[in-house]
Amino acid sequence: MSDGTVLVQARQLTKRFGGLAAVHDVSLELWLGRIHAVIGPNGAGKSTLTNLLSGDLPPTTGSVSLAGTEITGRTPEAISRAGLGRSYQKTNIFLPFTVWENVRLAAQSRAQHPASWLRRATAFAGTNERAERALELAGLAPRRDAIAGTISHGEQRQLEIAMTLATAPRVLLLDEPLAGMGTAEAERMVDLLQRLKDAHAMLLVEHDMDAVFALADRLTVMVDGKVIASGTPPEIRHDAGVRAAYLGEEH
Ligand SMILES: Nc1ncnc2c1ncn2[C@@H]1O[C@H](COP(=O)(O)OP(=O)(O)OP(=O)(O)O)[C@@H](O)[C@H]1O
Repeated sequence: MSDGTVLVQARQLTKRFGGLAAVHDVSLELWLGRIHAVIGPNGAGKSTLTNLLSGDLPPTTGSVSLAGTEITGRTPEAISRAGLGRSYQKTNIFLPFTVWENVRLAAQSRAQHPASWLRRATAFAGTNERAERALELAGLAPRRDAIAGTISHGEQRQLEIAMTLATAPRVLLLDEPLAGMGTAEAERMVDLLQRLKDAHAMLLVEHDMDAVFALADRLTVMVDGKVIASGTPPEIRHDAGVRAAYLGEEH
């Protein structure tokens, strides 16, 4: 697989909750080696969109394909096995366990399943090797023996990403990875995401606009469930509709 490969294609996704269209007619593509950020004010539909891609919610209408294979309606577990990894806003970490034990458990959770061709070569490695690699990639190797409940908030977010990486995904859906971080922690996370970019297709939902504009190759702007603009960072920065609806004048 080379750079320029479309790994995820979402077509005309709509999700209704009763009378509310939380996501309305949204289409997007995630490319290997690129970060696609989705931004928008609270309630815009970003988390719902992520849930539609990961299989945590079924769409009302529309479809999602992963490397050309239709995955609409599959379970999150099946989609994860097919190579799509997701981190959640709420942490999945077992706080009394060490950093290493958490990553190892995440690696093990996928160990029983047949690997799909889409997953990274490391998916074929043993559980320990995958966990080691994920720990290393996430920059947490020096903290492997620390109890997860005692590490900093930023390190817990890194751990969350290490746990996602331990499943050896090709696609990463990251829901607010910088939430609650101080400046130094946020900078570390931006560096980490930059390092992960080449080997993954990445969807980034994030409120930190400095990080978004530093990282994203492409942005989709949502308001009230609808896409109001989609384009490169300079295009979005200069879009009058986006400035009026969301960004303000600082970008
Ligand atoms: N399970 C649900 N049932 C009913 N309404 C929901 C459900 N999940 C989300 N919504 C509504 O859908 C809309 C979009 O919510 P969503 O959480 O996707 O927005 P968001 O852009 O992720 O917001 P935030 O930035 O605050 O996380 C909101 O009006 C929300 O109240």
